[in-house]
Amino acid sequence: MAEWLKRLLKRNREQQAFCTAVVPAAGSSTRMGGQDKILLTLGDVPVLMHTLRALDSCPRIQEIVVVTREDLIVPISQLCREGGFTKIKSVVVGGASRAESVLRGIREASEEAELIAIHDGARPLVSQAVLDEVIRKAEECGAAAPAVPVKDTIKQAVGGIVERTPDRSELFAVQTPQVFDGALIRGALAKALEEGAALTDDCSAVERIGMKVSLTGGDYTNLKITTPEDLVLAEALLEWREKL
Ligand SMILES: Nc1ccn([C@@H]2O[C@H](COP(=O)(O)OP(=O)(O)OP(=O)(O)O)[C@@H](O)[C@H]2O)c(=O)n1
Ligand SMILES: C[C@](O)(CO)[C@H](O)COP(=O)(O)O
Repeated sequence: MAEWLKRLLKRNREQQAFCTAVVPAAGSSTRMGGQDKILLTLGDVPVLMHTLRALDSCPRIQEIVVVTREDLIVPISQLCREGGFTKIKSVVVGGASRAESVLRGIREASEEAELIAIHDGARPLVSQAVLDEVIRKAEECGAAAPAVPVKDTIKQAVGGIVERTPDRSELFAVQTPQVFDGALIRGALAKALEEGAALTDDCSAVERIGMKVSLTGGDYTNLKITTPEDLVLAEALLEWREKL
């Protein structure tokens, strides 16, 4: 039986698992036109400041590892100091792909970390409810991710010609944090990278080795800042949330 599964079965239900949040923030913001999106202002602080505030104030998270590009180590470390956070363990240099950045972050986690919660630096509006539900689920079954049902009808097309229309009731847009048993995600990501797999999320690494991933409740407001209009939407959502 895999070590992580043995640990999961043995875990004392009364005791909460130690959870490290790994925050990949080492991308190049190509779809944003090359402006480092994690440093763009949302409300009155950078996007990454919102993300770290949400993670730092989550009682289920014990430590945070931020992964960024070498040329951003100085400004990101400064942002981490100025934010007055209490859980940031380190700021480390990422890799050429998101998966490489994540794996570098995981390798910085404390030995006692049982769970790893991987959350995009570019998802600033994650709620405490989303965080709490997905961490609980991963603690119970080893791998979980928040998702929302897709609202559009999705077409699969090749060369501009529709090949099929998948049944929408089975389609979900997956978000972060994606939360896993530490040994499970470390092994799965290392294997995927070794085999040259191109991953767009961390669950895919776990799916590739035949493990099940549970979906939990996501939130349409937990958007990822990807293209310029996402920042406009995030501003509006932030204002709306402050009025609630
Ligand atoms: N080599 C990489 C690539 C991405 N990321 C991070 O992964 C998250 C999600 O990735 P994405 O939105 O694709 O960010 P970018 O790679 O920056 O965007 P683009 O693909 O438009 O260049 C972001 O917080 C990004 O900083 C990372 O840490 N390391
Ligand atoms: C991990 C992710 O946020 C899940 O939605 C996303 O896939 C990562 O970014 P990308 O836009 O797919 O590169």
